Amino acid sequence: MRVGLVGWRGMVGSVLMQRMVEENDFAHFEPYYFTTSSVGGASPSFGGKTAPALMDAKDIDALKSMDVILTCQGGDYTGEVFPKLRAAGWNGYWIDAASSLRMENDAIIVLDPVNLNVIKDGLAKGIKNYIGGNCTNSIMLMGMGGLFHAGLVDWISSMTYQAASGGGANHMRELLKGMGVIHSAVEAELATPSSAILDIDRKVAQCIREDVPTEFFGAPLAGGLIPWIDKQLDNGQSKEEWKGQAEVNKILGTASTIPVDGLCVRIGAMRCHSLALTVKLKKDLPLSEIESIIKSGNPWVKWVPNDREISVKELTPASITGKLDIGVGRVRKLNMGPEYISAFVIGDQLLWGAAEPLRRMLRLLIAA
Ligand SMILES: NC(=O)C1=CN([C@@H]2O[C@H](COP(=O)(O)OP(=O)(O)OC[C@H]3O[C@@H](n4cnc5c(N)ncnc54)[C@H](OP(=O)(O)O)[C@@H]3O)[C@@H](O)[C@H]2O)C=CC1
Ligand SMILES: N[C@@H](CC(=O)OP(=O)(O)O)C(=O)O
Repeated sequence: MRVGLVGWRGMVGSVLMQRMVEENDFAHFEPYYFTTSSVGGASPSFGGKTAPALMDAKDIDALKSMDVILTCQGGDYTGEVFPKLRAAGWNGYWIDAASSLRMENDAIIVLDPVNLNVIKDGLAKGIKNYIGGNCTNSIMLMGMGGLFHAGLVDWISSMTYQAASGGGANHMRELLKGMGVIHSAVEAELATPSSAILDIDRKVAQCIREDVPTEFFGAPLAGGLIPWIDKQLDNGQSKEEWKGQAEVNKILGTASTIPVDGLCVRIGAMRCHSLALTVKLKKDLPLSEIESIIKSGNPWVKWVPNDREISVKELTPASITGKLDIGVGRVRKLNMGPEYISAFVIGDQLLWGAAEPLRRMLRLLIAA
């Protein structure tokens, strides 16, 4: 199988390559590397496999010779190249990290531990476009998949805490620069234990307002948060919030829409997205049963008992970053009634949120 890799050196693409090496994926296909910037340069040799020189990611004839194209290059690239490639008669499989094609009728959103049945159905029907889901939705479904599969979710409200990496590499850098600027503003006072905390606080507040860089986020993130992610829609939702219900229902292939809504907030974490969920169950179940249903969702669910000491240690970005674990904890009954539960779900948004579902989709195609 000839697989064209586009966007392999970007942030999502690099995580994808790393995972593909770890899982020995390169032993199962012939890689061809494409670029928008260094045509003719030397290709990498991930997995110890050599490949021809870098090919032009906009050359439709070169792309047409691939059985599969896997792209992490971004939505602009997809918008420009994909229609031309299909118009030229290419009938291969297109696997994509970008959101552009997700809601198209001839595309499946891939998250196989949750929707393998939907993916297999799509393959059997001859669907050729397989798109990674929005990171927040994929992480939520990896955590709550057991409850959805058991048909227990009446509705779900999700309040998110999304990491800087969701914006891209420059956004991660901006967060770190902002942290440094704040620290520098009060470095001398911090070194003096007797300095007044309210003086430090005043300097920090001024620094956040005036000096923390905002070029990429549009507002200071270090030392704060930003209560809006992505575009504004006419109904008052952000585009990120709109994706919740639209994508979750498409991923699950629901016959009738399960309401999903809430607010999406950017926080100063590096690459772990978290969600504080309110779930209305269809019936009152004992917590022990809810626990075993959630755990049964998939092998990556890392159940964290609703205990202070364990939660602050294990249900955090510090604990989850760089791992495939999806932390699920803070599960308890809410005052609203016995069918209402809370849950806190956390995952690395570059792994299950971006690269991993694409990698696994390629393996499914190879195995088919
Ligand atoms: N960031 C995220 O969390 C998520 C992103 N996605 C989607 O994935 C796509 C790609 O995102 P992301 O990986 O963040 O994008 P990046 O900006 O990191 O990479 C995209 C491309 O930029 C080019 N590039 C230019 N300069 C550099 C550089 N210094 N280092 C590396 N690459 C460079 C590369 O193309 P070339 O080699 O051709 O020059 C690369 O493939 C987007 O569509 C996004 O929506 C999906 C889920 C989550
Ligand atoms: N919008 C997400 C990241 C992302 O790329 O999402 P999508 O793949 O739906 O465009 C975030 O900022 O956290």
